[in-house]
Amino acid sequence: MSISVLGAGAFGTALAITLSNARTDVTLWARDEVAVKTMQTTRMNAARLPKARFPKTLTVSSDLEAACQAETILLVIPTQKLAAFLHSHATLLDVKTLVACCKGVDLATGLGPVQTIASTIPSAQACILTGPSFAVDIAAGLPTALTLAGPKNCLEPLQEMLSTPALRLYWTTDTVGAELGGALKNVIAIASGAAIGAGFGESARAAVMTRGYAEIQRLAIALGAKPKTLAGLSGFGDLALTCTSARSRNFSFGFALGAKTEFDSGLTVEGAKTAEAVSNLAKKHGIDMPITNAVAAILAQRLTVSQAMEALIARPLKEE
Ligand SMILES: NC(=O)C1=CN([C@@H]2O[C@H](COP(=O)(O)OP(=O)(O)OC[C@H]3O[C@@H](n4cnc5c(N)ncnc54)[C@H](OP(=O)(O)O)[C@@H]3O)[C@@H](O)[C@H]2O)C=CC1
Ligand SMILES: O=C(CO)COP(=O)(O)O
Repeated sequence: MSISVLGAGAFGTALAITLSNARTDVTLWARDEVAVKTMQTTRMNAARLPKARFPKTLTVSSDLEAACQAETILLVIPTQKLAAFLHSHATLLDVKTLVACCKGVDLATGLGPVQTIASTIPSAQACILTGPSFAVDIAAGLPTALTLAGPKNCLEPLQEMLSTPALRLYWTTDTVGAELGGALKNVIAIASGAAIGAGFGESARAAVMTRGYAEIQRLAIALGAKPKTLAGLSGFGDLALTCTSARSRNFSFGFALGAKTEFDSGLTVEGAKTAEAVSNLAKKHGIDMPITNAVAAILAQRLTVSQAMEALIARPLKEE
């Protein structure tokens, strides 16, 4: 049962490294032939994950057809690019076990990664691997625990296959909860970063995280998620990591908005497009999501960070 990791960004590279430390049949695929040749020669991905060395057993390839011969395929490209990628390569990905390793809601369709796979390639077993983990930690072999969600029949073999001595996977059949927890926490991480960047303080950040978790629960449960999943690694766990670490790109992006400093526009910040997508979803389903709406309004330049915080704090008083 071989594994291919499609997408050699920071996270795809980290997953490929840790998996190929434990097994010999892992391929890391990237679309850029020049980048692949460089990785094959240097045995590292200096552009996306500097310092992490590739195990000898890891195959790096730009041949998508060959990579898609694997039974299990990890999709590690940004959420907003996933649907087009699946459409373009549907015949290669037919009938496979496809594990989304991205976090977000597609702005065009309002679908999370599992739903995007299911709607594009219905013959595939659509799963998601998500939870609190920085690529650098995974590549360094530091202890990490993640949630694997998907159809019951494929979960146990997949859990076995993707767990390593440092990477502990828990399974759930609640794909809705797992994909929404991972997507929505990024928006709250932007808000947390903005609160810290603007100088509102640690207490304000704790309020944003907690009330952010309340609105994540409101939307996700309305869409079918289980509260237990949201309280687990893919929800609360990842919210805690991302809202409190300057290593998070979503947090740092929010920090730059709050502090009015520059941010590298080439970095993947999933929460930015997801804020707008989730704000649209919340409106459609009649769910109150004031923090997500505030992030979407800041990004659309309808509000400043200070105006957003003033509006949030002045909302009508109510029961918790
Ligand atoms: N970094 C992390 O610590 C973690 C990231 N994640 C999630 O993983 C996902 C990917 O993030 P990450 O790896 O960090 O992002 P990066 O920005 O490091 O890399 C993105 C990768 O996706 C590739 N890519 C983009 N568009 C396409 C496309 N249309 N076809 C093929 N490949 C494409 C890029 O290729 P190219 O270089 O050619 O542009 C690049 O290799 C995100 O959803 C993120 O939330 C989850 C947990 C941890
Ligand atoms: O999802 C992550 C941690 O679990 C990575 O966070 P960022 O995408 O914000 O860097």
